[in-house]
Amino acid sequence: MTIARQLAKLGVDVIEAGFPASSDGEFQATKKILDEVGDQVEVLGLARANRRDIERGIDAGLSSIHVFIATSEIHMKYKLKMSREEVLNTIYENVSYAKSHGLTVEFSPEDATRSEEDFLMTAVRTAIDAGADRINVPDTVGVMTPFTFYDLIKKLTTVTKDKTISVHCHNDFGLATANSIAGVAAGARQVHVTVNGIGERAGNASLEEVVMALKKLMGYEVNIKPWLLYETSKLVSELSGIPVPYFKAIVGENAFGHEAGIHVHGVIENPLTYEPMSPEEVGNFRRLALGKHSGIHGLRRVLKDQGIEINDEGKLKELLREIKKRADTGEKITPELAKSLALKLMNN
Ligand SMILES: CC(=O)SCCNC(=O)CCNC(=O)[C@H](O)C(C)(C)COP(=O)(O)OP(=O)(O)OC[C@H]1O[C@@H](n2cnc3c(N)ncnc32)[C@H](O)[C@@H]1OP(=O)(O)O
Ligand SMILES: CC(C)C(=O)C(=O)O
Repeated sequence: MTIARQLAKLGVDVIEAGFPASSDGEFQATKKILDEVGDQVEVLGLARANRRDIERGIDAGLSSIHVFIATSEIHMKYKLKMSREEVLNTIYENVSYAKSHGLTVEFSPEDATRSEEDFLMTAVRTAIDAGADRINVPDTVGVMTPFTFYDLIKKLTTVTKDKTISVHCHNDFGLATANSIAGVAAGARQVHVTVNGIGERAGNASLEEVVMALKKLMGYEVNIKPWLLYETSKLVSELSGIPVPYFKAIVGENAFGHEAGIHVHGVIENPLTYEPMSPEEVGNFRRLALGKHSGIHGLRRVLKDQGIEINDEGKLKELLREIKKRADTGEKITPELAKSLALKLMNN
C-alpha cells in the first residue's frame, strides 16, 4: 500500500490501518498494510468493544488493537442504549478478551470530552484494570479548547500514571492541532493525526501541523522526517482525491507564498523575517508572487530569476504601476507576464 509505505518512510510510530470488522475490503486492506509495513511500524486495527470486531482483528493477523466504546451520556443513551454499568462491564470484558489473546490494546472512551468526568475516570481505570496498554482520549466532536483539554489530560494522568496517554482531536472548531499540542503539554505522548487533517466532518488533527508545532514551537523531539511532509501530503491528496487547501499550513501551495511588497522585500533580505520555518524543512517551496500588493524589490527579484535586469529605476516603477493596474482589474500576474511586459518596456 503506497500510503502505508510512505508513512513508514516518514517515521510514524503507529498506523491505524483500518476497521477489519467493517467489510472484507477493510479486512484485506488491514492485512495488506500489516504485510507491507508491519516490520517497521506498529499496525493497529480499530474495533468496537465487542468480541466479533476483536476476533476480526485477530483473524487479520494484528498484534495491536484499538478498542473503543462511548462513555458520554448522549452516546450511551441514544446510540448504545446501555447503562453506565453495562458500558463498564463491556469495557472490562472486551479489553480483557483482547489481552487474553496477547494483543497490545489501546482503549478509547469515545466522546470522552463530553463524558461526565468521574465516570470517564472510572471507565479509564476499568480499561487499565483489564490490561489496556494505552489510553487514547478522543475529543470526538471537537468541543475542547487547548485550556480545557490540557486540564482534562492532566487529570487523566493521575489515573493512567505510567501508561501512555494518546490524544485524538477533531477539528469542528478549527482547534484540533492546538488541542493536540495542549494534550502533549499536559502529558500525552501519542497523538492521533491524519495527513492533511482529513477525517470525519471537519477532519482530525493534521500530522504536518502537529509535528512542526511540537518541534518548532515546543522543542519536542519527534521521530518524523519533516522534509518528507510535503511529498506525503501530495501523495495522500492525489490518492484520496481530497485537495489540500491552498492556504493549508505547512503543506499548502501558499504556505510559503509571499506577495505583499513589504513581506517580499523582507524575505529577499532574510527569509526569517516572514517565515517561521524554511520551506525546505518540510519539503515545500517558496513562491514570490506579483500582484496589487507588490513592491519594487519583489518585481526586481521575479524578473532577475528569469534573467531580466532593469537598472532604470524609472522604467521599473513604470512597470510596477502597469502590473498593479492590471492586478486591480483581477488579472493574474504570472512571472511570465511580468517578463513579457518588461521586455516590451525595455524595447520601447
Ligand atoms: C468515532 C468514530 O469514528 S468510531 C469509528 C467509525 N468507523 C466506522 O463506523 C467504520 C465503518 N463502520 C461499519 O462498517 C459499520 O458501522 C459496522 C460494521 C462497524 C457495524 O455495522 P452494523 O452492524 O450495520 O451496525 P450500525 O453501523 O448500523 O450500528 C452500529 C452498531 O454498533 C453498536 N456500537 C457502536 N459503537 C460501539 C462500540 N464502541 N462498542 C460496541 N458496540 C458499538 C451500536 O450500538 C449499533 O449496535 P446495534 O446494531 O446493535 O444497534
Ligand atoms: C474511535 C475513536 C477514537 C474516534 O474515532 C473518535 O472518537 O473520534
